[in-house]
Amino acid sequence: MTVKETKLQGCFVIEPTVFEDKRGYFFETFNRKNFKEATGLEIDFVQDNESYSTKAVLRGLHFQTGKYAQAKLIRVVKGNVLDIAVDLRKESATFGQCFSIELSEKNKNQLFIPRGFAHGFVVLSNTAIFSYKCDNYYNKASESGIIHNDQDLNINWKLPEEDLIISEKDKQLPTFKEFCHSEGI
Ligand SMILES: Cc1cn([C@H]2C[C@H](O)[C@@H](COP(=O)(O)OP(=O)(O)O[C@H]3O[C@@H](C)C(=O)[C@@H](O)[C@H]3O)O2)c(=O)[nH]c1=O
Repeated sequence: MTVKETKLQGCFVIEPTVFEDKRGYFFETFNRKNFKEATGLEIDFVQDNESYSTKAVLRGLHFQTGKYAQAKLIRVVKGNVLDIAVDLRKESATFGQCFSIELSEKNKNQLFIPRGFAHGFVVLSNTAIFSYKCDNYYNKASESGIIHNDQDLNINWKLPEEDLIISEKDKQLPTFKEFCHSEGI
């Protein structure tokens, strides 16, 4: 397993060691001890999620607020997605900056996103199965987010805006400026 910290402190890209033989492949999708050794973080994951989406589905940018904030360990089981993490930690030197990475069935890369980030992804392949661990439970009342096409964040989603398939809930998300205002930033 290779672990590299991104330009956003505490946000890591993990390349697992994949064992291939005539039967197929094997790899560890999470190993608490190795993860701690490589990142210095002891994360207590409590919920695993999976979603299936078709091409151009965009989910995000999401986060849960306050004591319900979630760190996430993300991977793609089938297909290819562009995954985005946005640093919303007020005190961070990289506040407001984004990190993007393609996660796929083929590269098997994982992204660890700490608490205090917004997260979203768009599906680049015909279909995708997306899987992630969270270190805090889902809490509907704490759901929040930022609109995917925010002018300040200016994220390149790699697909034409008019092709994107987005939930009605996500279309109503506030802008980054509105988020900053609500946080007194
Ligand atoms: C996220 C979540 C949703 N749900 C329910 C609520 C709703 O009825 C249905 C679909 O929820 P959503 O539309 O919010 O699903 P989705 O848009 O896939 O939400 C996810 O997006 C990505 C980008 C993330 O980062 C995740 O943390 C999560 O917010 O599933 C749960 O029961 N538990 C959960 O943990």
